[in-house]
Amino acid sequence: MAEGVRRFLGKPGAVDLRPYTKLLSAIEAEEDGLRELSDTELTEKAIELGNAELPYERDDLVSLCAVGREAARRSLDERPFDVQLLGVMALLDGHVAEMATGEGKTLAGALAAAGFALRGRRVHLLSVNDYLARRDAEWMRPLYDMLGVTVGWITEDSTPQERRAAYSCEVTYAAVSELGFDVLRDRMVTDIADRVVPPPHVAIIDEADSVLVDEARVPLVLAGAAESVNADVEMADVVRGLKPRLHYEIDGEGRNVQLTDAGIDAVEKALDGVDLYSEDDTSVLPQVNLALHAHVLLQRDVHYVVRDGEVRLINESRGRIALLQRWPDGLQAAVEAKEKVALSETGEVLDSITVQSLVLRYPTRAGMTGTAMAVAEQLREFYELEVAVIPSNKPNVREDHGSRLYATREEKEDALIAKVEEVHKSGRPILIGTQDVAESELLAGRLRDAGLECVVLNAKNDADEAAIIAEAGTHGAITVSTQMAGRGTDIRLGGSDMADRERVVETGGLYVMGFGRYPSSRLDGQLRGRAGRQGDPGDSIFFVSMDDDLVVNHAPETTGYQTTSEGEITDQGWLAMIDHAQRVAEGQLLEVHRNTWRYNQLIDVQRDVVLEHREMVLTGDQGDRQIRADRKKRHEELLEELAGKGSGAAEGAEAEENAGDAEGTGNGADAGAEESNEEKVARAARLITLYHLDRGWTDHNAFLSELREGIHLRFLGRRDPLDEFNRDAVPVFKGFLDEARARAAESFEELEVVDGELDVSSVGVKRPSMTWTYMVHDHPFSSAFETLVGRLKGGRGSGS
Ligand SMILES: Nc1ncnc2c1ncn2[C@@H]1O[C@H](COP(=O)(O)OP(=O)(O)OP(=O)(O)O)[C@@H](O)[C@H]1O
Repeated sequence: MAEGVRRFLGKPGAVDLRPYTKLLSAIEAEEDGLRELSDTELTEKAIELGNAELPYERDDLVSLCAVGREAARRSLDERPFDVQLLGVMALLDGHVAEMATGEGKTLAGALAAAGFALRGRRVHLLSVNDYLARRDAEWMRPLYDMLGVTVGWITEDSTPQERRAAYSCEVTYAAVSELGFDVLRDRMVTDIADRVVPPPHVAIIDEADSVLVDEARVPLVLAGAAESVNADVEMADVVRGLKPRLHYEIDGEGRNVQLTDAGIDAVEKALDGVDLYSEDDTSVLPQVNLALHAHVLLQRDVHYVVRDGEVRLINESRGRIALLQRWPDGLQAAVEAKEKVALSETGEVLDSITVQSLVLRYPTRAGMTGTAMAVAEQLREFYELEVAVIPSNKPNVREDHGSRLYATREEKEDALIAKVEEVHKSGRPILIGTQDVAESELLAGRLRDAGLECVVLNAKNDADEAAIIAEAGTHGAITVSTQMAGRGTDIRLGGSDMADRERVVETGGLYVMGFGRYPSSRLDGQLRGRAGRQGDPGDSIFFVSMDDDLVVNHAPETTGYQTTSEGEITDQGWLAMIDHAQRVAEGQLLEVHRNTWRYNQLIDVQRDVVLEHREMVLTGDQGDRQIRADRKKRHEELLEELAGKGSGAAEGAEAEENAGDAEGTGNGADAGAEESNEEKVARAARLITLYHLDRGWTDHNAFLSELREGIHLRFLGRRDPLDEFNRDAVPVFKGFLDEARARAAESFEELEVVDGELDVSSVGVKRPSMTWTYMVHDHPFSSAFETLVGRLKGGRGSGS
């Protein structure tokens, strides 16, 4: 079979593209007719497609694609390629469309979104960051307008009103974290009118592998103001004086650190003879461990940067500053103490949601990315998504060279610099991908020393990354970038305006060089994919050394090789070992994902129970009915007092007539002037009930995370930690709703009428004075812990 034909059938293990391919000629056949229509007629034609249910029947699907193509041609001056329409059809069927970099996923996603929207579904197009959400929505707006579909976007800066307006559009673009935070905040409202996110229909996820696999286990957290954690500057000083190997040992993968006996003695001495293992005071050892973890395992410029006097985490999966991320509080404070910066505000976790749970709320899910096949199994296992491999519009002519392996890091660096020198001579643009920020800086320094001017794109200047990466294809440019910084921005040959394109094409196009292989072949693929866009010429190569973390941590053997005089290892067996090490690393990440998922499943089930009940209280009279049943007498008394007939606290009863202004109840929204006394009591009952449900859930959350972190101690007893977790978490939750109800009843009993109003704050019903959101990068704790779990469950040893 000719390669060209095979390209349109789909890959083994992926969605069969033939049903879509068959429609292409019919779509094209409609084109001439549609060109005759006026813009208004075209819009009408699109709207007519809304007169039926999903899924699209064959003829309607053909019309949708044809109308969409014509609308894109007119509004964006881009006529969607056949392959983009295949992508649209795959998305409409709820698949993940694998489309290479620069193939025009933005347009394909928009057409699919419009297709869903025309059939009455609300679509959330989820991006990886605010910049892309806004850019894509504005870029596609003319297309949506022509198809009669409304579009909006939100970013971190959007006000609640703006969010509500954006979500009320048929298609809404948002960063996945922003959506998650809105969902979390909505769960805490005490008035329906304060909610911003409508019920979920369709999610189309851009960069689907990053979001659904790499970030799936990152919890998004809503926190409320609480007491601050003690800064442990003293502890930081103590561990700073400890010596590796003598006082502490790091496990093979650099994920855990432990004091040796000598270390324990040294710490006890430094802390004036305290007994770290005293049964009376168990608080010191965890603090020492946190300080040690912060000191030894978390490295500045690798795991975090210090900027503007603040510790900011680096998102390891994207190598960018993770603006809203922080570690679990104790560790955050320990790192801040280590770096001697002011302690950041701390709070208690009100609720959290993982990206995975967030996405699974949507009955219809679809996604697009350049690298999906490599995670096809995970997409199926965790999201019930299939991958459709969409062929590229023009064949990919990029040359992917085999990795070059060196004995030491220095030799690898020398080889890379030599290669850069050689390639740069012709003015050919070069993009170098590094593992982390520190490496970018070091490498940039070496390049500059060698007289090779370069631009560094890393977590320290992410604000400008889109603009910088857009110029990475300029003649003579050398760009050093951490992993996928600047993802989502096109690298056009000859610069963003392509003015110099021909000259750059002649040099051979963009040359991508990886300074070390990533922990997954998919991430390697993402870097390679920056070159060879839309049939452009390009090359890619990776430089690896036996000192690289990937090799040290995951290769079965690291000695016994032979090298050339330049320190290169050319034996194919050793090169194959690198692939093996990468597969081991991938396996471990999968195990981590699976374990986090198992834990979260139980928490999600419990949360759903609470949320379902909360919904009934919020939108119905559940709270009032329960309290009426539990505290009938007090209920009647309060009504009487409000009516001015009671005694005691009813001095302000004359205010009864104009008691409508409900200030002080913490829920003035729509109280309105006509609120009856019955309604006032019902509202107080609702607020009190909601408060105790939320309070209870916050406490239960804290209990669960302590349980989870503490359980690894019991792992020593050789029991299955997950069973242990379930065994403890299930009974504690059993009485949850009854307990919240009982507490609500107690608070209600104490409720009094003050100045003719029911003052719920006097019975302790207070919402947090402020809330904020962040993403917990759970790598430091959970991974170490999850690795233990992984080893126990799967018998997976370190690096084997
Ligand atoms: N049908 C088309 N005709 C002409 N140009 C197109 C077409 N579709 C997309 N493009 C252009 O191709 C470029 C790449 O599009 P887009 O950024 O959507 O790619 P992508 O697949 O999202 O890439 P990345 O993987 O980098 O995010 C854009 O400049 C866009 O304007």
